[in-house]
Parts: sequence; structure tokens; C-alpha cells
Amino acid sequence: MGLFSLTQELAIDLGTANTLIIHNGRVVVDEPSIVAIDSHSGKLVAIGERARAMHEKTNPNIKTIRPLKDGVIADFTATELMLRGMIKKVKSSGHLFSPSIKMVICIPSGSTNVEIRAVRDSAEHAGGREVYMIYEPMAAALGAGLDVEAPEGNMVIDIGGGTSEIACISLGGIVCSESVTVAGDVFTSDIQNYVRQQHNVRIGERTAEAIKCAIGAAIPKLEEEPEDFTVTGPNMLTALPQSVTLNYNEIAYALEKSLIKLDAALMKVLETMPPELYADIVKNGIYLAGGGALIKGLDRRLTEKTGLPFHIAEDPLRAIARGTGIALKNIDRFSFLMK
Ligand SMILES: Nc1ncnc2c1ncn2[C@@H]1O[C@H](COP(=O)(O)OP(=O)(O)OP(=O)(O)O)[C@@H](O)[C@H]1O
Repeated sequence: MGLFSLTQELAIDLGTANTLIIHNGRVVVDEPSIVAIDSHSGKLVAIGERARAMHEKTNPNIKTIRPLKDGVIADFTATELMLRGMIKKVKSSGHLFSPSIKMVICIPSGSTNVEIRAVRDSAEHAGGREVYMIYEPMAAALGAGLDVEAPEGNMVIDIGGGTSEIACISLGGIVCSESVTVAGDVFTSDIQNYVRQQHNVRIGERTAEAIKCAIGAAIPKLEEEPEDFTVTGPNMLTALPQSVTLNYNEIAYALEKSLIKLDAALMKVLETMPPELYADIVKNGIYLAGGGALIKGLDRRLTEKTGLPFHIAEDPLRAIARGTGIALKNIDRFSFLMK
């Protein structure tokens, strides 16, 4: 086989918060899903980490866009620009040389046909010759190392940036699932609102996210307590700088109303689950993946609510990409891959 007839393969986790690309079993792109665009010409200024550094700091000549929102494509043009740019990064780093690219892209399970078509079009315009899709919970389950084809119930909760997807899988298919738009982005804005209402201080999205990653908690009493987090922002009334020191139990309080919605969605899936599969879940437990799985004490909270065992997938931020990579390697075997 000549060098140029070789097909290169990419697994892509196109996420609301982060986009990851796996090539030859290695993560070659792991960047925030964000683009910066020249407001006048519409030309791309930056993507990923560089664009994120500009986020909330732009002047009227540049705008930053997060092309995906609530787990779906909110801006088609920006999504395509981002995908193209990220694939170009793989190419320019010398990893990719073939003009023929086979791709598996992970999409939210609630995607409509129009959205699936949009992702496919973007991928094809970005150089994909053979484009397959996989639903996110399936990729999360594969990434958590579960045997999704077994005649056995396996359950995953993928808490991403825009959506949380709860699904029970058996025999290579999703038996029952729920998707809610309560995930990382909502947790971040909960924290922003809390600091504003409780402490009269305004903070930006990035600061709120930093608080969440450092001391975000799902229960008010943790075994390993993180250190308090101090932020400074303008006072709402005086506009003068004010520092606030936050404890993790305040953040648990701030997140409570969103976490209750997540609990409810989980209960809904458990209620509709066939009893034989339920018995498997009692034995196997439920796997948590996605960045939200890193909220401290979330596994314990959910165990207390349901009495079921919970496990956090290894490296939860990369579990979905890993699963997409496994699907790519087994394209001929996995009937649940969509073409
Ligand atoms: N240590 C942490 N604690 C809490 N949240 C975290 C942590 N690290 C990352 N996150 C959050 O996880 C989210 C990103 O997760 P992930 O990359 O799995 O989402 P995504 O795949 O881009 O989104 P979606 O699945 O909705 O398309 C962000 O909201 C981020 O703030």
C-alpha cells in the first residue's frame, strides 16, 4: 500500500467546554471549545486556549464565541471554524499527513437530525472523508472500561459543560436515558450568582470556574476539606475592590438547587429502568464521567440519595474522548456507530 493511500484516523470529542482529538491512541488536541473572531471581517483570530485567554477581555473589534451551548451546536459557522482549526493543529504538528481522514465524533444523545447533519457537514468540510458518530453516554461507558455489548445493565452519568447525560446501556444500545442542561456551565453561573448575591461582589465566568474546580463540592461536609479560596472583584454598590474568602460548604450551598435537578433526572432513569437491568446496576454501580464528576463529594451525595454504589471513571475529563478512540479502533465491530 502506498503511503498516500493510507487513511488517517481521528477520534473527536466535540464538547461544549472542551474539544479533544485522539490520533494513534494519543490525545493530540485538548483545548477549550472557543474561537475568537474579527468582528468586522468574520475572520478567525484564535482558537482554543489562545481564544480562551481573550474571553471576557475583548474590545469591540474581537468577539469570542463558544460555538456549542447546552451540548448542541449554537453557532454552525463557528463550530466549523473551530473543527477545521483544531484538525489543522494536528496536521501542522506533523501528526497527520494523509488527505483521507476517517473520523468518529461523539455527539449528545439528545441531538436532533439537523444537529447531527450539522456536525457531519462541519467534519466533512474540515477534511473528513468517512465520518461516524457515537452517542456521548456510549463513548463515556467505553471510556470507563465497561463492556457495553454485554447482556447486562451498565450505567453512566456524563456531566459535561453544557449537558449531563444519564444512560443505562445493555447489548450495545441505550435502554433508557435522560439529558438535562444542568452541568458545568450552570454550576459556574450558580457560583457567580452566589458571590454576587451573598457577598455583593461581581466575578467573571473564569474566576467562578476556578472556584468551582478548586472547592466545588456537592455536600457540606467533606472528609478531605479543600482550603478556602479568596477572590477579589468590584463591590456591587461602591465599585471598589473587595476580597471574599469562600469556604467549600458555601459552594455546596450555591450548587444545591442545580444538584437537586440532577438527582431528579437520575431518579427518573432509575424509575423507568427494567428490573433485571436494575439488579445489574445494584451490583455494578454507576460510573461518573465528564468534568463534573470532579465536583467533590458528588459520588457520596448520589450514594446517599440512592443507596447505589458510584464510581468515578479514571481521568473523567478524558473518558469520553478515550471511549470515542476505542470506538474508532473497532468501527467494524460496533453496530451502534452511526454513519
Ligand atoms: N476539578 C473540577 N471540578 C469541577 N468541575 C470541573 C473540574 N474540572 C473541570 N470541570 C468542569 O467540567 C466541565 C467540562 O467537562 P467536559 O470536558 O467533560 O465537558 P464537555 O464534553 O466539553 O461538555 P458536553 O459534554 O456538555 O459537551 C467544565 O464546566 C469545567 O468547568
